[in-house]
Amino acid sequence: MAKPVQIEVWNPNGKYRVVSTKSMPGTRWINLLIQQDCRLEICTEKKTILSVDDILALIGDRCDGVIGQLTEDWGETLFSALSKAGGKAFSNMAVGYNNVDVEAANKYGVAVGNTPGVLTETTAELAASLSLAAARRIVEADEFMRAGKYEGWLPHLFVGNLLKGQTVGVIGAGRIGSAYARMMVEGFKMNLIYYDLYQSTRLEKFVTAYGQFLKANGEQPVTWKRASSMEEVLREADVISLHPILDKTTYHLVNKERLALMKKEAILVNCSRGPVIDEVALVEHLRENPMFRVGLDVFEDEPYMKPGLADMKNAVVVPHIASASKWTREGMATLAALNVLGKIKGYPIWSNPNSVEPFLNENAAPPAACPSIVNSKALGLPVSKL
Ligand SMILES: NC(=O)c1ccc[n+]([C@@H]2O[C@H](COP(=O)([O-])OP(=O)(O)OC[C@H]3O[C@@H](n4cnc5c(N)ncnc54)[C@H](O)[C@@H]3O)[C@@H](O)[C@H]2O)c1
Ligand SMILES: O=C(O)[C@H](O)CO
Repeated sequence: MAKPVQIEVWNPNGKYRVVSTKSMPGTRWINLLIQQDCRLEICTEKKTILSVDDILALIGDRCDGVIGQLTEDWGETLFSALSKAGGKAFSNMAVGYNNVDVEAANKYGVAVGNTPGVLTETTAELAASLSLAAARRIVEADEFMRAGKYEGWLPHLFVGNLLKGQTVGVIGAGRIGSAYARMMVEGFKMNLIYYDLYQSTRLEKFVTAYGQFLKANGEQPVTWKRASSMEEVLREADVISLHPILDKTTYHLVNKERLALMKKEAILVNCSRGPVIDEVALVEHLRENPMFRVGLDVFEDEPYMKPGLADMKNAVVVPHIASASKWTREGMATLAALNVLGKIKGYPIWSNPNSVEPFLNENAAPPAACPSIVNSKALGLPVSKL
């Protein structure tokens, strides 16, 4: 028997019971649920990561839908319990859903939502920040100042890398990877090389047009190249940022052999998922190549780092905060709540999950649709005509 967990209840007499495994930023998501006759229960347990047993206790005997987090293990046990409790919908408050066994959700007919689009720019901005922090050794220099070691300007003090004119490499040029590429190309006049399973025509057009603009103004034009292999990106780029989804094909995508292909002074940034890099191999590479730098937002065994990483001066590490801007986190909460609400109300699925702006307008009612359900096709759910 699962132990009870602490909750806060909104709209106790609501017809539909919705559970959120965490308190989430903003109040719009709460208001949208309670205005549509939901009783909302928000878990207030102090522990950061809830266990499967904790979530089973939250689901209980009757539950219409759950809003959950990327730290939770949503598999057979939870989907079977949710379905038994009458639940039709689960949404991650995240775009990535590698913590969810979608096959299990399909088996129990549970719709799985995610939150694309609203975090694209925020995440890309953090990847750009980590690129700059690593290139210009900002964390090392900050520690040096605070330690009272600064005795005056010196020609060799914290010399780093100039980005202008160098090549930025993007692996996984989807929403976030493309947004990051544009920031680095436009902001720092870097040339682009990218690798993705699909061609990113919009990104290519953007770099071409920007290159033409620079040329017309007497400046060196920027260029782009779609690499035919990931290795090509690793060999040629000066700064490489990882933005693929995490699945079987991207697990340890960057390993010992591939690290060895990179330039000795290259910068590697990861704002995707930790297991995309073999972190043990990375620590060894950082140790052997002091001019090689990394900026990491995610870790293989989150919340832990592999032994030795914390001691590396050539690593900038932050705790999975890439989507952490107020607007974005409130938007993620709204999209996750609307995924669950929409399914409970029997709404169709929004036709373009890359364009979720209509759901984020605080001054208007959201469309009567689920913003993004990743298994909508498998479940045969109807698509909205709005
Ligand atoms: N650190 C964070 O806080 C944070 C925030 C948002 C997203 N993310 C992660 O970023 C991921 C990407 O988000 P997105 O919105 O850009 O998704 P997206 O689906 O738009 O982009 C992912 C891209 O990866 C490509 N891809 C898939 N497998 C590949 C492979 N084997 N090799 C190369 N490319 C491959 C896809 O074709 C796609 O273009 C999410 O799945 C999530 O895990 C992390
Ligand atoms: O996948 C995601 O959305 C992130 O990791 C958290 O924003």
